[in-house]
Amino acid sequence: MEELKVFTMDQVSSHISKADCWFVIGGKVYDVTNFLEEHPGGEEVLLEASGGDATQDFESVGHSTAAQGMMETYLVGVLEGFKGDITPIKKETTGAKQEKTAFKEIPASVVKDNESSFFTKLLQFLVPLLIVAVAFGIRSFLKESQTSS
Ligand code: HEM
Repeated sequence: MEELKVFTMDQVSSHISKADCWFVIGGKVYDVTNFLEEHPGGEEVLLEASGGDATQDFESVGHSTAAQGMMETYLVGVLEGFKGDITPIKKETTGAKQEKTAFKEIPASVVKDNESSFFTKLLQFLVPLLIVAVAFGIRSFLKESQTSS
């Protein structure tokens, strides 16, 4: 991965045009010039946020994980003094993959669940029958012992 450059807020604040649009989100610097026309939320909002810290605006929209994944394409650097992880988005992607793997495993457990629920149902049917049979057995035994005495 290409090494990220370190910028000052002053440097970011000079990229505020349609031909050169930057902003900061979470301490990271994004050059979204080529994304302006593609942005589903419109280019106006991005231009308004350009040159500054757009973290709150970005978060208040509640961007999807897909949107967060797209951000990496436009990442050009970090703000001076940034101490965070520079690849949190990558980690999230890995997390999503793990979730998918876990999801793939679900059918096996569903099959297992189905098997156990079959036995549960069989038991639910057999146990009352057994109780009734035992009750009848005791009843007829008692009747017999009454008639014989
Ligand atoms: C690199 C940064 C950004 C990327 C990659 C991005 C990407 C996207 C994407 C993919 C969507 C579609 C909805 C979704 O999937 O969440 C979206 C919607 C939107 N974005 Fe962004 N966005 C970025 C930055 C911003 C910023 C800084 C603002 C505000 C200043 C903003 C405001 C909006 C708005 C208002 C919508 C429309 C939401 C709606 O219609 O419900 N975005 N963005």
